Amino acid sequence: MVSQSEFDDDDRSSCGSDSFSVDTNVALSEMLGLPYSYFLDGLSSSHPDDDDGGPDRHRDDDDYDYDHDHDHERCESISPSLFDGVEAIGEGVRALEMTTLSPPPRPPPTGPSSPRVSFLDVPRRCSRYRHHPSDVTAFVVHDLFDAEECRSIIRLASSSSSSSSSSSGIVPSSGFGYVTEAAHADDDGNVHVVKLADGANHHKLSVFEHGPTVDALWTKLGRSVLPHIESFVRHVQSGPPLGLNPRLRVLRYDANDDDVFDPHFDATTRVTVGKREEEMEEYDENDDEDDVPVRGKTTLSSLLTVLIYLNDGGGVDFDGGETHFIDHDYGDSASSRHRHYRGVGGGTDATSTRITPERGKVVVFEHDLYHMSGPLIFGTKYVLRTDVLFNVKSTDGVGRRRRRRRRRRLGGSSLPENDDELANTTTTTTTTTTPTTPRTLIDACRWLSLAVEDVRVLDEIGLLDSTLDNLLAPGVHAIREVLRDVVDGRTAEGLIQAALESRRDDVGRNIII
Ligand SMILES: O=C(O)CCC(=O)C(=O)O
Ligand SMILES: [Fe+2]
Repeated sequence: MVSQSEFDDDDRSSCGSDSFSVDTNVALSEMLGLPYSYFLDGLSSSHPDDDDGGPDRHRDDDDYDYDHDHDHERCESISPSLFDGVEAIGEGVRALEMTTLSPPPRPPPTGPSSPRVSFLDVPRRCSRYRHHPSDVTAFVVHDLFDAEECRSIIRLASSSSSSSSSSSGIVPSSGFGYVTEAAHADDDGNVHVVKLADGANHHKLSVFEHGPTVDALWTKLGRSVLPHIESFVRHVQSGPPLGLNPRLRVLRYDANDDDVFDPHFDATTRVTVGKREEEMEEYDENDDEDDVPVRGKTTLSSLLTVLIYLNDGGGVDFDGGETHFIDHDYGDSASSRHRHYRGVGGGTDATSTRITPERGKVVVFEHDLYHMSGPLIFGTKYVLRTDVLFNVKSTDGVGRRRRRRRRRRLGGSSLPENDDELANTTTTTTTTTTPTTPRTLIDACRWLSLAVEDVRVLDEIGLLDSTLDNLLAPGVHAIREVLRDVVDGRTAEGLIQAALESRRDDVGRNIII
C-alpha cells in the first residue's frame, strides 16, 4: 500500500564542477550480498572548470541554504538532451571523468509538471535498526526519466569497457557479467580478493563511470529527491545531499538464467572528493581538532540508494523481477526466499512491499532496509543502481535519533509550512515514541542513543527484543558479564541502570542487587 503525495518541480537545476577523485574504499557488499568492501585505487580526475570557484555553499547552524544563481547560470550551458555524450561511449567512458558534487536546488514551488511521488509502507521489520515503518525514508518517483534516457543508459552499460575497474578484477572486462570475486579492504588498506560462493549474486552487472551521465542524473534526481529527504537529513545529521556516487552500476536480470538479487541491505560507499580552499576553511572552523580532514580532501558517504528502472516489467519487456522490501528476520535461506518469491506479482502483503519496475520510475530508500529482486517469469530486466552522497562524520547517526516523518504526524494530509512547525512536530513525536522510562532493551538503546554497532550486536546475541525486566532475570552480575563481552563497560552499565530504573518503576522500590 502506498500513500501518495504530489509535489511540483521548477526549472531550476543544479550542475557543478567540484574537482573530484575517488581514491578510497567503495563498499560493494550491497551488490555482492556479502559484507565485503571493494577498494578502488588511483582513480582521479579533474574538471577543466575546477578553478572557477563553482557554486557557493552557505551553511547555517541548523539549516542549509544555497546560492543557486551561480548553479543556474552554469546549467544553462547544459544541452537540453540530458544524455548528450552518452552515445560517444566508445571513447566516452574514462577512468573517471568528473561528477557533480554541487548541492541540488532547494525544494521547488508547486507547479503543473511535477513528477508523482508515492511513499512506501515497508514491512514492520524491514529496517536493520528496527525503525518503525513510518520513520523510514522510502519512496517512488514516477516517470522521472524518459525512454531515450533509459535506452542510453542501457547502451552505455552494454558497451562499457569498465577499464577503471579492471585492476580489481571483480567486474567484467566489458559490458555485463556475473561478479565472481569480491575485494575486501582491511583497516590498513590492504586489499584481499575472495571468491564468492556459487550463486551468491546471481545477476549480471556492468560497473562504469561516466561524468556526463552522473551529472544528468543528479540534475533531475537532486531536485526530485530533496523535498522528500529533509527529515532524513535532520535525523542523521548528514548535512545536505552532495551528489551521486560516480560509479554507476547497471544490473541485468535474465529470466532464462534465473537471475535474482537475494535479500540484502545496501552498504555505505565512501568517496573522497577534492575540496576548494574556502570550503576547507569552513571545515577547519567547525570540526573537532582531531577530526580535521586532510587538507583539500573530504570523504563523502552514501546513505540513500537510488534505483532507476530502465525498462518495463509487469509483462511488457519482462514479467516478475519486482523489487521487494521485506522483513529482515525472514532470513535469507532458500526456503524463506521461496516464501517471498511465491508472492511475486505486485502490491504489498504482510511481509513484502513490492515495486513493479516501470521504465523511468525511481525508487529512493535508506540503505538499511532489507530488500531483494525476485525472479523473472520471462524477459530481461535492467535497473540502474546509484547512491546519494552526504558529508557525515560517522554513519552511526543513521541508526540513532529518529523522528517520525512529519506527514504521518499530521495525519498524512497537510505538511508543516516551515521549520519551526517541523521542530514542534518532531518534539511531540520524540515524546511519544521514546518513553521516559524504557521498558524494552530496544527502548533503552534509543534512550541511551547507542551506536549502531552496539544495537546490532545486541540484536545478534538475541537480546534486543527482551524486556528490561527479562534482561535482569539471570541476575545483574550475570547480565553484566554478558553485556561487557559485547559492548563497552559504560554502555553495559547504562543498559543495566535502565533496566534497574524500569524495575524500580514497576515495583515502586529499589531492588536489591
Ligand atoms: O534490482 C532490484 O530491484 C534491486 C537492486 C538492488 O537491490 C541493488 O542494486 O542494490
Ligand atoms: Fe540493494
